[in-house]
Amino acid sequence: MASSEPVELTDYVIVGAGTAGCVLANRLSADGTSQVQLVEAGGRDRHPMIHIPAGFMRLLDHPEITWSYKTAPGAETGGRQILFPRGRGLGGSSSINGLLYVRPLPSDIDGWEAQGAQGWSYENCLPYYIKCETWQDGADPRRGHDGPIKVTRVLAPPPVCAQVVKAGQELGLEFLDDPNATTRGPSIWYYQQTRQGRVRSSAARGYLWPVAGRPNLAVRTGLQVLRVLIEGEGPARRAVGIECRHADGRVTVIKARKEVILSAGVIGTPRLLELSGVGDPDVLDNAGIATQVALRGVGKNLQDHYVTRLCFRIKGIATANERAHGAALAGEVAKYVLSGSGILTYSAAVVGVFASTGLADRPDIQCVIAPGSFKEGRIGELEDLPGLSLGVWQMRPESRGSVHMTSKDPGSAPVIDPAYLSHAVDRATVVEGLRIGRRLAEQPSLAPYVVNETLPGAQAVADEALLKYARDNGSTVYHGVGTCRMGPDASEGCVVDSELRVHGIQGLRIVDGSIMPTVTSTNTNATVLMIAERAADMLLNKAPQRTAQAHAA
Ligand SMILES: Cc1cc2nc3c(=O)[nH]c(=O)nc-3n(C[C@H](O)[C@H](O)[C@H](O)COP(=O)(O)OP(=O)(O)OC[C@H]3O[C@@H](n4cnc5c(N)ncnc54)[C@H](O)[C@@H]3O)c2cc1C
Repeated sequence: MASSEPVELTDYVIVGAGTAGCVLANRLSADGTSQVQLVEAGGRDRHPMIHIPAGFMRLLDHPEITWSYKTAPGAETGGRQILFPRGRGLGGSSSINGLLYVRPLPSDIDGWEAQGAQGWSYENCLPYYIKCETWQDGADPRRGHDGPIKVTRVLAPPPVCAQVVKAGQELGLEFLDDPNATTRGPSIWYYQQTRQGRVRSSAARGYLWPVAGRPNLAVRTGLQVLRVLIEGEGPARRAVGIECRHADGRVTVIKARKEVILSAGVIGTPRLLELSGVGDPDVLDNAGIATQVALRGVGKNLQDHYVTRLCFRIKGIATANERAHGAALAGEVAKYVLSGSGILTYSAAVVGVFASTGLADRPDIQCVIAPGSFKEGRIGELEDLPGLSLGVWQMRPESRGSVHMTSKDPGSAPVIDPAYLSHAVDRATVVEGLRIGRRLAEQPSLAPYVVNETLPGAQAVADEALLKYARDNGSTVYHGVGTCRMGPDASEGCVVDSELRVHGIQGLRIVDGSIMPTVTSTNTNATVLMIAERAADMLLNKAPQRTAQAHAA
């Protein structure tokens, strides 16, 4: 640290104003006794497309609102570099995500505890899922009714969605009215959204906006953290603050009397640890970074859901495609502005499925079904003619990847290698999942509306053909987690303990998606909210919440 750098002092420094960082900033500053600084590399969440639910499709490669990451060329995915968006700015990825709100299977969280994350059973975590949400239907004791994140049903889905649901039932799937309130087997249901009326209910809107005026909370944007400052040796080693850079190049040090908390996300957190000399010495050597603390698990264990989409041409029933162009789109814009309804309130998908391929003891395929079809089968521009897309992804992939720095330049991007489809079970599951998706489209309630399967097309029948399609066209469904996993033993690759303290460094915690030992079977945002709510209680030394208390909180 150069002696000329200005030094600021606070109690808690939180790095990253994403899903987890916003929760922490709110909770840690609530009683007014601690000074809290929330430090975010990106800007304020002013872009209108952040707030319009369907706008997320326009932000996936936005140069300022995302980090513009791509994966390394994938050995099992046609050598492609796949766009790997991460939110940048207030709300982080919760400001650019697909708004789908899905709790995990209880067995996912129980599995964390079984792997050594003491106290992280689903029963212990349920009160925190409840605490963070306000579910539009109220009342149900398994759901929250006064939390900061608003969870709602999709407004008036196009008629084709009802046919999809009927087709799912014909396929033997159970219809669930509220998939977030029940234990789920093979089933079909409507997705719920993190939406407040016409706008996105991001972590920033829910947790940060209402408390922006607290005198003990400073929200700093445009400030990229370069490294964590660590002092002392051996067991006395302690994180004392951070060094960060303003957009104009000025460098500031912020020291923390209490703790430094990393909430920089699945890529940002391991990146920052490695830049600070915390990680696998071989990786650090390779990047020209001197090792301060050897912690071999940093950046390993990257897990993500890999989605492959079937697309269908539809006739005789309305889909979103026809309403997304020209005069019809102008009408949808007017409808949105005047009544807060229409296709601009839709997000990544409308109908969801949990299905079993038979290759696992629980449902192992989730489907994301959208009443529209995308050009080339990837999220982005909708086709002109009526269409339907059905994405399938394996819920608990075996493939494990990594994210590592290869340079000590804080401005350089890490190498992100999710190792998609590197495990044989993952490849077999995707192939069977595509077949399940096809069978759904063949059911009596849907088949009369299906003209044909446009992607991959009827000619793709054999395992090899389906797998090739998945390899050449699949992409992330944006659920990267696990790169600083929680568990008791650093020598086994764990980075944080069950209280989310970094092994071997005092005063340093990680609170974000990177701590998940294994990816949830479902979309990850609800679980990151839960992690942060629970971590806040740990940081404040509060007794863990029970379900009834969560309702009273
Ligand atoms: C495009 C997309 C779609 C998704 N769709 C869904 C969905 O529909 N449903 C769902 O459940 N989940 C979805 N997810 C996943 C979900 O949003 C994430 O799991 C969750 O938001 C992760 O929260 P986090 O706190 O771990 O990290 P993030 O929310 O990513 O926050 C990390 C923050 O840290 C900041 N940061 C990083 N490095 C630094 C640094 N050096 N200095 C300062 N700040 C830094 C970042 O700018 C960012 O604001 C989606 C994600 C994406 C990207």
